[in-house]
Amino acid sequence: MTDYVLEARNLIKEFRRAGRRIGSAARFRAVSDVSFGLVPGRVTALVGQSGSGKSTVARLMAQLQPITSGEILLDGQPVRALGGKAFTRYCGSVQMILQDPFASLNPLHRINHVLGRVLKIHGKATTGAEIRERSLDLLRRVNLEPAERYLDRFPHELSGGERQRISFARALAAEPRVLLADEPVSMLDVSIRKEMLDLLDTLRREENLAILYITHDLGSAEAYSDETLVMYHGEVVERGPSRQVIADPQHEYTQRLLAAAPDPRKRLP
Ligand SMILES: Nc1ncnc2c1ncn2[C@@H]1O[C@H](COP(=O)(O)OP(=O)(O)OP(=O)(O)O)[C@@H](O)[C@H]1O
Repeated sequence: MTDYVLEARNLIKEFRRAGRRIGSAARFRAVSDVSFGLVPGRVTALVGQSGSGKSTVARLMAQLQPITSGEILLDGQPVRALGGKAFTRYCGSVQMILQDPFASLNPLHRINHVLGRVLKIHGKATTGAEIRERSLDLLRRVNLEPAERYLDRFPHELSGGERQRISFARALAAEPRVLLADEPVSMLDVSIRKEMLDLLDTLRREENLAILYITHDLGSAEAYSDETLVMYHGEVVERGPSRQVIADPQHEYTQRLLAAAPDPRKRLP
């Protein structure tokens, strides 16, 4: 038995190359034999350059795309929940936070609708009063205070940082055990990135969340994660305790990534 709440086993994802016929030569392998597990209360960082396959891994683990081969296990049980009620149930345990807080919130819906919808779908609150109380509590948990002021706002009335806090609150509304955070701060102003990563760290501790933290940045991986996996051309080429991977990278690609970051200990994503 492992402590993994969510596990990827030998994940492979292939895409068809546009304009080519189906056949081995026409297929492009974006994720190649990737295995790892997420543990409650711990952060696993997935780092690598653009196009290395990080987001594809997150989408596969979120059940947003079918895998070509391999397995995803939730609490040790294989899952294939690409739609319907099984997918809704899965989202109750595994939530995703995307990079772009502008695109991930529907501009037509006020914040009370955004949070209320998730609370209702996952059976966390039913009456109007319950939904309001729970929504206020979620807003406070992501440090949006006074919470009452945010309920009636539309996304365009909020700053980028506030919108990303709403994305965090929406993810928490389902009371998940796993957060898949795909570059959650890279589109935010540099001045608030640390604040947002600190918030993610607090949520990890308080909610005992298992977090996959996808980033380009080795400095924040070192500061905010327990384990780091380095992806290159779809493969995990190096993994280990984050401090060790950054202090003493073994793979030539990790060494190049580090060399490209002027001072990873001082930089944030
Ligand atoms: N739906 C798709 N159809 C075809 N190719 C895809 C699809 N999604 C991703 N790819 C390709 O798979 C590779 C990995 O993409 P992915 O988005 O996972 O990389 P990434 O490491 O997350 O990059 P970034 O940091 O820029 O988001 C890329 O070459 C991309 O073009």
